[in-house]
Amino acid sequence: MSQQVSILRTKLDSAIKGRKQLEHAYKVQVDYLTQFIAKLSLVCKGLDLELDNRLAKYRSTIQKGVDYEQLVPLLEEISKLFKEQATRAETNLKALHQSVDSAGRKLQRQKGLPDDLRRNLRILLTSDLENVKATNEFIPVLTRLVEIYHAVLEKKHQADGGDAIVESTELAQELQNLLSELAFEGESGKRIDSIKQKVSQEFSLSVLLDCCVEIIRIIVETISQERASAQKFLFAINETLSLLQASLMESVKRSSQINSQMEDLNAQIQHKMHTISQDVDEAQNITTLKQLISEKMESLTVDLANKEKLEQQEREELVTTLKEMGERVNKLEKETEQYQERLAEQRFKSLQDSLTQLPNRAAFDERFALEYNTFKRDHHDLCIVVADIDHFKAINDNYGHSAGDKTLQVVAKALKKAIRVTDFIARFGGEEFVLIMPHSKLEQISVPLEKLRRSVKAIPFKFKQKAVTITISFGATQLKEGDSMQEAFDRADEALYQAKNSGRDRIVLKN
Ligand SMILES: Nc1nc2c(ncn2[C@@H]2O[C@H](COP(=O)(O)OP(=O)(O)OP(=O)(O)O)[C@@H](O)[C@H]2O)c(=O)[nH]1
Repeated sequence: MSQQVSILRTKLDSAIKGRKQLEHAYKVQVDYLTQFIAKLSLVCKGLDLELDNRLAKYRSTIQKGVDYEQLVPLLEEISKLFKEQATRAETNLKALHQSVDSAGRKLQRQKGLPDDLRRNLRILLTSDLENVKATNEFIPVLTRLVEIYHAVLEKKHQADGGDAIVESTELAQELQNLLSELAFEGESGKRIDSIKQKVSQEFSLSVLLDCCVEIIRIIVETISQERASAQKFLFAINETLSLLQASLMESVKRSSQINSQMEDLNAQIQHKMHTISQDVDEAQNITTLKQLISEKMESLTVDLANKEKLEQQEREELVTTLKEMGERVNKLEKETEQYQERLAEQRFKSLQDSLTQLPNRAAFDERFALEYNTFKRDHHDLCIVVADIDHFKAINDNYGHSAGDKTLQVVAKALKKAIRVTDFIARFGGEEFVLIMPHSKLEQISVPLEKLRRSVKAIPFKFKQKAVTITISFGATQLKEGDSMQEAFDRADEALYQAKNSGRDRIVLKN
């Protein structure tokens, strides 16, 4: 009898241990998924804002601990979001389609279009554009559209008489500004750099138009490369998610089957335990009691053995599911790494200041070097200006750092809005901005700088319910023969120093 009790205790102990192992295995599985979703949300960051938010939310929900079964609808929702992402990509394609179409239709409405051009344009807009199914297929259509545009321009030029090359330094400068914001790395980067060089030397409309086509081509190629790799990656994620979901479903189904068997067994054990105590109460003598208990013990031992078998089965199935899921997640991780490598290759070089969205110091250095080289070759007029917000430290100190940040953003926006299209502005660092003003003499820039100074001063800042006026000081110089870049910059900086020392909120020009 005591031997049977001891066997029973051992069985019970092992059942408890088994349960603990099972719980641990569940935890491992949930951790696996949590990790997976965390990685997924990081990799997919930037593809779609809503997707980012939802994945972050899921991640935190899962980390707080949810039931295993609840993961199934969560995964379903994530799959749905991925599908929506693909639909959105299609919508973007449609929008691109529409804008090319409307540009073409505008051109069609031009008067005096030669017949052959009009025919070409009609074919382009009706059949060619209709056949475009992917972003990169826009390249030939756009190229031809620009060619037609070019031909119209030539025609107009001939009609106006004269055969001089039409030049536009203004368009060249605008293109330079656009290019400053477009910095690709790798092969595309080299192509963009050579366009930058070209645009800094040649201003003929026909060259500028060719450059426009080439820029469009680079952008579209890069977008479509990225799109293709993102699409491939999304397909892989979708597939893995579906497989994971199927595994989970299967595992949940099996586990609920085992659970119901387990519940029956538990009820059976409970019932037997109950009848043992009844039998004990009702037993007439010790011999019958011994016999009764011994029988019940034997049957209980069988039940516990069955229970252990069931739990063992559940454990084994869980281990298999875990292994399968592990393999799938590993495969996905490898694809993720490859995708990230590809993205890193195509990544934009960081040339934009994240706080103010203006070009940053690196963009300024690149642009200044380009303008400086053109200045040395062509001896055109070139001014450089350093601007600094007055008493900016006091804004941080009195109203907090975030008020300071907001001030920088608002001032940057006002400056960007007030400069001429051909001027270039960047955030040099802290509360300092730099301007490059090509084709301007020093005596000509007072007026536009005055406009900048006044527009900053007129911003109605309000901190802690108090109206605050913010001013800005400028130091400017014109590049001289023999100047190095550093010498010119230092001279503008000295001028700024003088502006600060003579009362701030002013412009000092230094020859
Ligand atoms: N909020 C915020 N503050 C910044 C940032 N970058 C620099 N600063 C702060 O800008 C302040 C600049 O202060 P100072 O160089 O003493 O000059 P100032 O107070 O503007 O005075 P003057 O230039 O002499 O008129 C420092 O306190 C920096 O910490 C930024 O990105 N955000």
